Amino acid sequence: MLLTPAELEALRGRLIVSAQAYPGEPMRTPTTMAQVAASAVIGGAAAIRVQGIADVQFTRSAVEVPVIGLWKDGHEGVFITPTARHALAVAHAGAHIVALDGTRRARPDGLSLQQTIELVHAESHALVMADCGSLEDALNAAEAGADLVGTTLAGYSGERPKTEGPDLELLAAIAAAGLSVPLVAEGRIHTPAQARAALDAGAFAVVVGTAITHPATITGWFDAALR
Ligand SMILES: CC(=O)N[C@H](C=O)[C@@H](O)[C@H](O)[C@H](O)COP(=O)(O)O
Repeated sequence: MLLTPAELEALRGRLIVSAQAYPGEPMRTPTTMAQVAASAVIGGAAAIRVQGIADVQFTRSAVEVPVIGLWKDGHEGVFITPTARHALAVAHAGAHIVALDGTRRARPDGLSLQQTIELVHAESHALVMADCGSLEDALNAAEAGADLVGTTLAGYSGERPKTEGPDLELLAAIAAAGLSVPLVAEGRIHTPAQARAALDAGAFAVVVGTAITHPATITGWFDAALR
C-alpha cells in the first residue's frame, strides 16, 4: 500500500500502537487485534503495528491510519519477518510499512538485508521499517535502503543490554548519527514519561505495545505491586 511522503511525515512526534497477542493467548485472534487497534486509534494512535497476515488484513479494514505489518516466525534469532517471502506476504496483505529484522545477522533465506528491501520495493508499494538492535544495525539498514529504522530489537539481539525501560542511550546515539530516514523508538516503553523521553532523545515517532495492548502483562505489573 502506498504511504505518501506527507502521510509518513504526519507520523512525526506521534504515538504508534503495537497490538500483538502471543501464541496460545486468549486474544490471539485477528478480529480481536483489529478491535484493539481501532480502540487505540480512538485514543490517539497515529499508526498501528500488527503481527500476522490476517491481523494486517483485518486491521487494514478496521482503521484509517497507516498499518505497520510484520510476520513473526519462531522466537529466537532472526524471527521478525525473517525472509523476503514473509516480507512480500505482509506487503501484499496490505501493510503500508513492512517491519522486518534489520540486524546484520544472516537471514534464513540467505538474502542480504539490502536484497530483501529491494524486493519489497520492487514488488509492492510498501515502505520498509528495519527493526534494529544496535547503532551499527541502524547505520547498515539505512545504507541498505530501509525507509525507517526502529530500535525494536535493542536488548534482544545480543548487542545491547536489555534495559529496564527504553534504550534511550541507543536512541540518542542513532539520532546523533543523523540518519536520512526516520528513527522509531520501540521496545519496553512502559509509561507516558518514557514515551516523551524517547522523543526527546531524538526519535521521530514512538511505538508502544505491551503497556497499552497486553493485558496479561499489565495485570501482572499491578499484581506484583500488591504482593
Ligand atoms: C522483540 C520483539 O519481539 N518485539 C516485538 C515486535 O514487534 C513485539 O513483541 C513488541 O511487543 C513490540 O516491539 C513493542 O514493544 P513493547 O511491547 O516492549 O512496547
